[in-house]
Amino acid sequence: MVKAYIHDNKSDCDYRAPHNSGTELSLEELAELGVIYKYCANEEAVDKIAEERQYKNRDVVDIHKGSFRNETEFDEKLAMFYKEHLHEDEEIRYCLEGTGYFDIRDASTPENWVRCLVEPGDLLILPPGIYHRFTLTISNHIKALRLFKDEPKWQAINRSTQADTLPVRRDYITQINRC
Ligand SMILES: CSCCC(=O)/C(O)=C/O
Ligand SMILES: [Fe+2]
Repeated sequence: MVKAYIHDNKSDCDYRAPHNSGTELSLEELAELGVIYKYCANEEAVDKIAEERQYKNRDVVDIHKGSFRNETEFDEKLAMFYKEHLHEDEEIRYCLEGTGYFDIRDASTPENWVRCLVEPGDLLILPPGIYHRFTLTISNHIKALRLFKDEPKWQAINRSTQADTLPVRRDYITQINRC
């Protein structure tokens, strides 16, 4: 079951530490940010969601030190995922093994990050245009399924004043302001 809470915004320790401020969020509060959580006991349950939402492709990312040629490449990959970004498509991620944090920018309280700890079986659906980032936990490993509507290409748009004006970003803000 996902665990969601406000990030403590401390930068004096590893961003893979929990950074739990103690203020938890419910699944309903996550939904108000446009984030949908589902528990899937197996990949058949994921296949059903993929079919319902007309996803055609997927890939598997297995992120741990051993899956990179050296520590520098590992650190660079983590830094890339940890850059605040959005996608022009919906982002569906399913945790197969290990753990990880998806941090969601709280558009209603822009200084807040909502940290979502995912474990095996947890599936998150992030809407297009939501600013977010990802990191491992201190266990330094996740194996995750990434669903893609069409071609399995990871295209992230890092946060910028230009990205703020993208139609997909404006549509997201309009969507959550209706909640
Ligand atoms: C654990 S999935 C790898 C991270 C990723 O694909 C993404 O877009 C994070 O926001
Ligand atoms: Fe992402």
